[in-house]
Amino acid sequence: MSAPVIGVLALQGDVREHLGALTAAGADARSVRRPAELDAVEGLVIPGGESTTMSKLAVLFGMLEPLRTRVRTGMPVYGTCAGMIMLAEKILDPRSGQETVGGIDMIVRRNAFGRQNESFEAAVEVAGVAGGPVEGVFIRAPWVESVGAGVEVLAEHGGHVVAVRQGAALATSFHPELTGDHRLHRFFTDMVRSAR
Ligand SMILES: NC(=O)CC[C@H](N)C(=O)O
Repeated sequence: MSAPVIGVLALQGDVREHLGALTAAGADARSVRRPAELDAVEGLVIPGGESTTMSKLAVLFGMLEPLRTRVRTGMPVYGTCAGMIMLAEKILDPRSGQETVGGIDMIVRRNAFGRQNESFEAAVEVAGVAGGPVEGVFIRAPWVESVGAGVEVLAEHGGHVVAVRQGAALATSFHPELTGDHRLHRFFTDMVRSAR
């Protein structure tokens, strides 16, 4: 069977690291910046970066509505950090005009871990990912404040939800693309394969 074609939304953020991790996980990875490129992928990663900027660029590039449509109609999608924020139905204290794609019935708090703790690493046990905890790299990371009934909580750190899944949509507060451990990218690649 052919490798799943998985895009990385390449408007802003750490695109190259995700392309590398997806390739290592067995996907045919491509960057996606335009609607026609989105049409050509089976699944999409929304990377970390800065969610306000990403939101503005999504509007500017005419990508917001195509993204909403693909996610609503079941395309597998994985958001890390700023990408998690993009998948939230609601953000606490959004910057004015900050739009999201939505897809996961959750409320997300931006920069939630606070100034004292802007960046840190922690071992995180993720439900469904075998082989022990993953190294979670948190960089001005959001956490999930609350979830709706259809959302599965996959991981917590310090009493806060940091990984969730709803159907074909996956999100983590942290950045597995920065660690060389490709288990989460394999997990997502398997989600894309089983959506075929
Ligand atoms: N590493 C990240 O993606 C940080 C996310 C950023 N704090 C935001 O609000 O968009």
